[in-house]
Amino acid sequence: MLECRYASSIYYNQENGYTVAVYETEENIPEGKNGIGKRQFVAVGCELPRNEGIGVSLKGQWKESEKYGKQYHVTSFQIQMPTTEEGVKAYLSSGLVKGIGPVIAERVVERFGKNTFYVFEECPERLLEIPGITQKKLEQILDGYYQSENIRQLSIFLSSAGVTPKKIEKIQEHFGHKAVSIIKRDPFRLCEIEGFGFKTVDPIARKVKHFQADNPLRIKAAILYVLKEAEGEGHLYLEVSDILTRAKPLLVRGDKKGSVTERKIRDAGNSLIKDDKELICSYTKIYSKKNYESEQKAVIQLATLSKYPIKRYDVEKWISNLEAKEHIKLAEKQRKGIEMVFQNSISIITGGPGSGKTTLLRFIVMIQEKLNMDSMILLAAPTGRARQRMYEATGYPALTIHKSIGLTGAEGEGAWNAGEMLCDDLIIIDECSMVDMHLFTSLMMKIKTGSRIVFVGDKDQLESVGPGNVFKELIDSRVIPVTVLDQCFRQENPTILENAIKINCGKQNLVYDNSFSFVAAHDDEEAAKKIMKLFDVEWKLQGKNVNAVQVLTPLREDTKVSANALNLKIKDRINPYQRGQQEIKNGNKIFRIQDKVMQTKNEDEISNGDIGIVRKIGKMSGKKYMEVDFGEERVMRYQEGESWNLVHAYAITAHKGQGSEYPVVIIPILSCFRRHTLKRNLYYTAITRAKRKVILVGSKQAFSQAIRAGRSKKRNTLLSYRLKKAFTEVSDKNEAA
Ligand SMILES: Nc1ncnc2c1ncn2[C@@H]1O[C@H](COP(=O)(O)OP(=O)(O)OP(=O)(O)O)[C@@H](O)[C@H]1O
Repeated sequence: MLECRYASSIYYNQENGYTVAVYETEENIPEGKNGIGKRQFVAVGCELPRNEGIGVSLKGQWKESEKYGKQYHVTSFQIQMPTTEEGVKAYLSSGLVKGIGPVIAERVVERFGKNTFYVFEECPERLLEIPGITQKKLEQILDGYYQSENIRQLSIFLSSAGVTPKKIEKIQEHFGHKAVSIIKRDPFRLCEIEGFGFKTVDPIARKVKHFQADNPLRIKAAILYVLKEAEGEGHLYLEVSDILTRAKPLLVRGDKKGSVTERKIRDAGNSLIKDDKELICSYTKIYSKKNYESEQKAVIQLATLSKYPIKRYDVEKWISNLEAKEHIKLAEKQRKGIEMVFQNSISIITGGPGSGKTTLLRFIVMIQEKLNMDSMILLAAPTGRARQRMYEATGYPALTIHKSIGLTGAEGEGAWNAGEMLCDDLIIIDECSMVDMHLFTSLMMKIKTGSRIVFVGDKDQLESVGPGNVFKELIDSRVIPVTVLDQCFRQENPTILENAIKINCGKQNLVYDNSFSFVAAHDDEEAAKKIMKLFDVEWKLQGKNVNAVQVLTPLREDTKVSANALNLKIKDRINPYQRGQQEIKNGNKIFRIQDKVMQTKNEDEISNGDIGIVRKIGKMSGKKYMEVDFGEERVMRYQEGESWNLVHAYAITAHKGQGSEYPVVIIPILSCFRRHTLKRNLYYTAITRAKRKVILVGSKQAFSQAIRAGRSKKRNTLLSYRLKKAFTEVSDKNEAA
């Protein structure tokens, strides 16, 4: 340990916390280079403390390089509690304790001297004796003090295990003031925090608690981790045999002590079911409690809603009237689809692109209004873009599902109780293939009996990002009436739709013309260059309308054709820096006026996936801000120094593009994608987003592999099975009555 004090900063990377700073010490240190004196040295590490006047102990090693001379590479550090009055003053005003500045620090130390920390701990109300500290201020100061003390304690406890200060802050945020005692008891509780998987936590636990390999807490953590990982792949449950296969390699440890046998994993699993009640075993399938409840609640609610005797309407006359008014002759299936909706409480309309789903949706809304002028109608979709399209297509206001049921990002996914019950007569949910099990259940729990519900979507598109395969399972259950629209009405650019249909059926004989082309590229580097140039050409052809051209890629990161990598390239090509132009930085991203951006989290006005344009960069009270126009009079302000849920949006993932349409779509396809993404429904989804032109860039061989590969792997869900069972029980009961 090297006792020292921070002197000055040389480099600090906001994104990853990498710090290079000068420290002063009284200890003997090897002589350095670059003008650093006898008492000073350069330290490098992650999130090193840069608060003036406070004492720190750094642990690490000296390393020497030709370029930088001798530097101290820090592996862990601790902040020391000061013992002198000067030290206490410096500590309090260093910025470590939020809510206290130099003036208050001075007054507090003048009054309480060396006993200051005793006052904070034992009789904090005495701080009210200090001029300027009101009751409210006192609460703020104490919050800051306890938080910093907590972080200090956590650092002492965890930094030797290699936990970085950023992670320590996350732990403190999650567990609050009990963090140390919770982790001391069961370090695997760290797995509850996002970004702390079993593989990260296991070595920490081993270091801080010397767990044996077969400690039940460790095995339980591995089982829960395996289930969480499976949820990330879309599964709601795992078979016991799958859990064993996945957990065993995680639990193997180099040492011989306490080997983890299959019996021990089974015992820990049973205890998670019986004692901890964290897992549920249903038909030999192992669910997390949350996933099980989500699936069950949805089934019970669907059965209840569908059994409710809802008024049936004969709408033939209305359909004919509207056909005349709208100058359109509906196909037989379309007519039947509308009739189905008004004969049932719950129904499903599915079909590919251009099959007339939106047309039906419009007819249904108009008929509902004819039936009852005062009808309450809810149109909702899973993303901001899909909602916007629904609104544009029907002229009827539409909401995101989150917004309609009062869920904001802050309330979490399982907040079934947030918001009021929906009291709409007609509820139409579009783009249902994007709805995962948790969102679906949250929505269903908000619907009252007596509402008429219509689920609309394309069952062949990508599955939801979250777990489950709700839309397809609803259709497969055959307990809810379904209309399949299988005729394509769209006249313009038939090649795109014909090819999409072929891809969906696994056919390789695609047609290439002006509206559907393929540009060869050998690797991701070449593909990225070509995509950038194509974007530039197409953007100009579209009158420099940046929203008219969209790159849809399978990957958010990794490879040079990921959304992150392409955004950097395309942004600099079509919106390059010009002298004197304003820019604003957030993390490692630089934004300029006219940049195309995407919100990545639901917030009050703006939904995850909403696309906007940077309109203004300004300065207020010494801080820069940026204004983004998201359309529909929604302008959001982003302040420098705060964390933004915003990325560039020249290139986005195919998942994010679902529910949107663009005149021109550019899609990379390379054999290096093979493992995760060469699947038919991903390319079907991306291609069907294009209205005028599709340009695929990469390898035709990879493309034909994707078409051959079929849909993504089957997801573990019992929704359809449970629905069949629940509906049979309901009808049996009805018959008996
Ligand atoms: N019966 C019909 N006769 C002629 N044209 C029709 C008919 N039904 C729909 N159309 C037209 O076909 C086009 C596609 O219909 P619509 O937008 O309703 O399909 P969609 O399934 O919602 O497509 P997408 O999912 O791609 O948005 C529209 O221009 C619509 O006016």
